[in-house]
Amino acid sequence: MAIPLPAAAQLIPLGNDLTLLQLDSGSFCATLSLLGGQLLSYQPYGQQPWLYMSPQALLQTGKAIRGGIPVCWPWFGPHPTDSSAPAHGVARQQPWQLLAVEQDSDAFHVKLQGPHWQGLDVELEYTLSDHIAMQLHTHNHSQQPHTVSTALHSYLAVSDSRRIRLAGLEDAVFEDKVAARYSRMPSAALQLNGEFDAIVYSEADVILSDPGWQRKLHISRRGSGSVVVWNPWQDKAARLADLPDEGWQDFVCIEAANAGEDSYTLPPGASHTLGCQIRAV
Ligand SMILES: O=P(O)(O)OC[C@H]1O[C@H](O)[C@H](O)[C@@H](O)[C@@H]1O
Repeated sequence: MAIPLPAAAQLIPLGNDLTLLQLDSGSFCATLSLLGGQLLSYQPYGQQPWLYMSPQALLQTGKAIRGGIPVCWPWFGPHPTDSSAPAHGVARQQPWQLLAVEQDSDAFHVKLQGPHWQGLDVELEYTLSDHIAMQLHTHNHSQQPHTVSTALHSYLAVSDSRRIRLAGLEDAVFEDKVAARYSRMPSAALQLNGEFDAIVYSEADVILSDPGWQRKLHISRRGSGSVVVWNPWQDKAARLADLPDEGWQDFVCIEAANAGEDSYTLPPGASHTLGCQIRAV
């Protein structure tokens, strides 16, 4: 059933299960995809985009969209026991249902319901205004406990990934997925100089400083004891068919997560909310 839309919101059907929701408040514009329930773009007028979208991204049911904020749910990374299951879960490749779109002054509130998975339900609430706020609610309707891992896999657009700094995670323990060992983050702000893929165990806020665009984005989380930081760098980017060879220079992923040892077990009837806010400071 069609839901009422504010005048500044528009649904754009692209066929084959693909529908985009375009929002334009007059001070920012944003696009959501019902495939994946995923924010594809967000850009305050007069600013560089906040989110990176690969020009080679595939928009196809059953595939993940390389860019924006894919939702990894109900597992992050490879499935713990089933190697034939898709990486990062089922939510980012399946259609979501739009439940509500509301506008009050300069803010849009969007609610979506994701695919059901073995007794687990997922809903995502966005508030888009001068910042991005997301709440991912997972509920266990089944009679068994379920272990869940998730991430809001933000591809944050940057002027040059070699020049940015990430502050806030100093000295935190992290799982280094490139070296396959545990390690500690540097004592100073992190500057990337090669492939980086880490589950960092911390609840601290992260500040991404981009000197090229003279921008600082502040990422805060709720219900999240881990943050994933990822950049594939040159060699891995060349192996990703849906990313241009030089695309790694244009983003860093800073993902509000419940990943690795920060996965959680939901008893029957229980719920969990993972929240993330991204704002310019
Ligand atoms: O290529 P994808 O399945 O979208 O995953 C992209 C990346 O996501 C996360 O950041 C993981 O930590 C990485 O190991 C993975 O390479």
